[in-house]
Amino acid sequence: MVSGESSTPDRSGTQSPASTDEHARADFVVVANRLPVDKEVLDDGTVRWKQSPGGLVTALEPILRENTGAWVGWSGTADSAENPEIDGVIIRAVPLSSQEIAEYYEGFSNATLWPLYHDVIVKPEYHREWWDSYVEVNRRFAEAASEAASEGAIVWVQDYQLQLVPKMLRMLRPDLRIGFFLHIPFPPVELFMQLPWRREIVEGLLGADLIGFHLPGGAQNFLYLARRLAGYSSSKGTVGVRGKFGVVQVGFRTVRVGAFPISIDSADLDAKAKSRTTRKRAGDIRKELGNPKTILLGVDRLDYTKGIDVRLRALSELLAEKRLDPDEIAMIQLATPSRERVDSYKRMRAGIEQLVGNINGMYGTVGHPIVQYLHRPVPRDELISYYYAADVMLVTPLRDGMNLVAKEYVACHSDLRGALVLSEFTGAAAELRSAYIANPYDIEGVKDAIDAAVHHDVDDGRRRMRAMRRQVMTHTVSRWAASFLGALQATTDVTHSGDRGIDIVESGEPVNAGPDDNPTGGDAHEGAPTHGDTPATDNTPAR
Ligand SMILES: O=P(O)(O)OC[C@H]1O[C@H](O[C@H]2O[C@H](CO)[C@@H](O)[C@H](O)[C@H]2O)[C@H](O)[C@@H](O)[C@@H]1O
Ligand SMILES: Cc1cn([C@@H]2O[C@H](COP(=O)(O)OP(=O)(O)O)[C@@H](O)[C@H]2O)c(=O)[nH]c1=O
Repeated sequence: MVSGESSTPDRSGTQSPASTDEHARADFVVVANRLPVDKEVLDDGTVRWKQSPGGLVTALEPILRENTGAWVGWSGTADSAENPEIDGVIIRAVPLSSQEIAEYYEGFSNATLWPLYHDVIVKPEYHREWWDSYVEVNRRFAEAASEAASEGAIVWVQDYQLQLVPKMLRMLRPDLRIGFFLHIPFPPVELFMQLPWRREIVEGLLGADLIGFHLPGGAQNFLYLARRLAGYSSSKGTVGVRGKFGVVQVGFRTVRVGAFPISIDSADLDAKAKSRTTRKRAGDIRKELGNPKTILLGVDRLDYTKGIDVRLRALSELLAEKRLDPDEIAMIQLATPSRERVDSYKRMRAGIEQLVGNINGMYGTVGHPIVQYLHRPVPRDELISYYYAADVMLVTPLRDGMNLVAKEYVACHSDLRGALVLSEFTGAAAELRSAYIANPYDIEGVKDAIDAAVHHDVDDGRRRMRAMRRQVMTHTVSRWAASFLGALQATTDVTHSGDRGIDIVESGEPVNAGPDDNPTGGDAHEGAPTHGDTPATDNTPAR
């Protein structure tokens, strides 16, 4: 391990209003739109910072602490420049003004790139002032990363909000080893070509040494675009999962391009779902719902990509056709508020709430609505109880980079009970082949999948859950981080002859898939047909 240059951090807890040394430098720097901490103001006015519960933070936290790590990101509120010290991690906040939030975050990131990269489910908007703001904010993130990184450090840039950072950072600091990971789908070539600033985005990403996507198809689309838009020579062979990388030759630099499907902290969820508290709460949830025979569950950010309307329409038709009995089922839809000032999100919310109202009006009774709809974030422990209580999990996105919810549901079912209905247009569908897979654009297909999941044979259900658990329990988020960072450390380039290297900590041991596991037959990425991002070939751009 290489030691950093910062002062010894306080590892006693996760809260501290103290700021870290603004000159501290780190050997491992994560750059993401969001900081890994949430600010909490207590009743007495005291400020506390808590680690956010997300999988990325969980995966990277041991590596950050082991190597003197820093995290560069935005606090989520306007004009906030506080740099709290969190459990040994240097925090570097990038303040955003209200105008930048409107133009860089809500505008270019979430009303241009997000719909463009998600199959143009809603029409992307192209505004030059949004682009200008995106360039300016990316520059500030690159400068903050440059200031946080020690000589030869490893810097890992995350996601679509920061695609220009790798090139900007390389120009500031050629000594760094830079990785980039895209958490959302990389679009088919024809759609990407709509973007007025398409070449700048491709060039921006090519500042990295390693570019990671969830699926091989996304990597291959990118390799094609690097050739076609930027004129670099790039490999044409098939990209594999966690290996068999593509390459782009950028002058003297070789940029690697690969697929690294993200996962979850499977062991933690598995353990929590087995706890007495979870099981008791799950029992209470069933009672509160009037002890229905089947609980169906949806868990999503309220986003038009998630296909919440798809599952509600399917449910409504199944009830109308009497394929589902309203006296036997209850559905819970948890919908966290998300990007609420973006117009397309406002419209979608109204549509979904109307569908919920229609179903309850038609098929519910007083005191027993069919759909219980919560429009607020649900704490992690409560969420795990919902997962454990649910007999059928509904995951029906029109397009989704991965969908961690699907994996979390599987991790919570060591009892091998439960069934997963899964859209084929999620990254998760490439791994969880034993789910009830459906095309969300085919309403009859979705209805059949829900019907089959609700009425599944117990032995077949156990076989499916066991296979999915074998995949989820062995492919953890720490393994994801370790495979990406291992590949990044292995990149060879003359500019990196003197760099530091970091210790990659893969936390947690794989746990058993279920009470009656056998050692073969898990669902897997390798060898399975990939869905989601569609591969492009040189002459045949994807779709
Ligand atoms: O930061 P927000 O605007 O509130 O949005 C939340 C995050 O949403 C996106 O998640 C994606 O990443 C997941 C993990 O790789 C993946 O499973 C999912 O399919 C994606 O949609 C987004 O990519 C993040 O940057 C946002 O922070
Ligand atoms: C609704 C809800 C969700 N969570 C947690 O959020 C993430 C969602 O990840 P996913 O990949 O499925 O999708 P996006 O990143 O949102 O696009 C997952 O870890 C959920 O457990 C939560 O904690 N609380 C909630 O209410």
